[in-house]
Amino acid sequence: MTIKLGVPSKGRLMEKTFDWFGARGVSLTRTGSEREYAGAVDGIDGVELVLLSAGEIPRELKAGRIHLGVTGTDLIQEKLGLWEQQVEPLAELGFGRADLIIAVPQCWVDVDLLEDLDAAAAAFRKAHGFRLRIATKYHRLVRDYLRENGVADYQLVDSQGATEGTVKNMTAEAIADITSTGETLRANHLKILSDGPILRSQATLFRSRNAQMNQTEKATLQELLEALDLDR
Ligand SMILES: Nc1ncnc2c1ncn2[C@@H]1O[C@H](COP(=O)(O)OP(=O)(O)OP(=O)(O)O)[C@@H](O)[C@H]1O
Ligand SMILES: O=P(O)(O)OC[C@H]1O[C@H](OP(=O)(O)OP(=O)(O)O)[C@H](O)[C@@H]1O
Repeated sequence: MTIKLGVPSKGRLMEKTFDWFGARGVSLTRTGSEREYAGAVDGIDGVELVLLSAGEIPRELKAGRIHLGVTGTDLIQEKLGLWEQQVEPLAELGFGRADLIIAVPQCWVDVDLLEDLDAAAAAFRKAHGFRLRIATKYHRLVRDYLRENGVADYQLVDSQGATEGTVKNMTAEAIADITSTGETLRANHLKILSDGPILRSQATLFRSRNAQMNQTEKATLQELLEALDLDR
């Protein structure tokens, strides 16, 4: 009978998540060999550490298989429809900051704003006989954003990584992806539309609204939130 805390199992989010909890007196550690996905929580009894891919944490929170989870707001909003009904954000952790943006080739001098992209997309369809392609892994967020802003003449093509390379490889004309320093965009001769980002994301601690708990587990969760200074 434990409270399950889901934390990214590797990469940029894992170490900073460990630091964030450690600074609040809750020590998270990886146990076993370097490659074994096993971990422990010291400081509070009855809390189990579950190491997971950042991209899978939204699904596990929704299913109620973990009670708490750390992942990016972008992944929560992309992967969960009506996300606010499934999870509650408890704390923004101040790292893993990135903006979801739309970018086009730097040489498209007439395209600076979304309305320019709309015009370019219509012209593109006329000229080429198919819709302008936007490569992304953020299908839900990009579709919703473009619909809200009246852009319709495009198609999304799926890209699960190295998305900035799709324009050079001629599998897309534009991209929608996360950027942090902007270096990957610059290196691939892309520029961001000036309207502002689709979403500003950062690593966030979420609570599942669907995880079942008995009285002991409720008390453990309360104790953990108090230790993290998040009790209310
Ligand atoms: N360059 C970046 N700087 C800071 N945060 C980033 C950057 N790129 C992605 N992120 C954020 O890190 C989180 C995890 O990103 P990503 O989807 O790349 O997962 P990952 O680290 O590859 O892990 P996995 O593939 O195991 O899910 C996301 O919330 C994303 O917004
Ligand atoms: O603005 P920057 O600081 O250059 O960072 C942005 C890059 O970081 C992420 O890629 P990641 O490293 O996760 O690799 P991926 O392409 O496999 O997603 C993101 O998808 C961008 O490609």
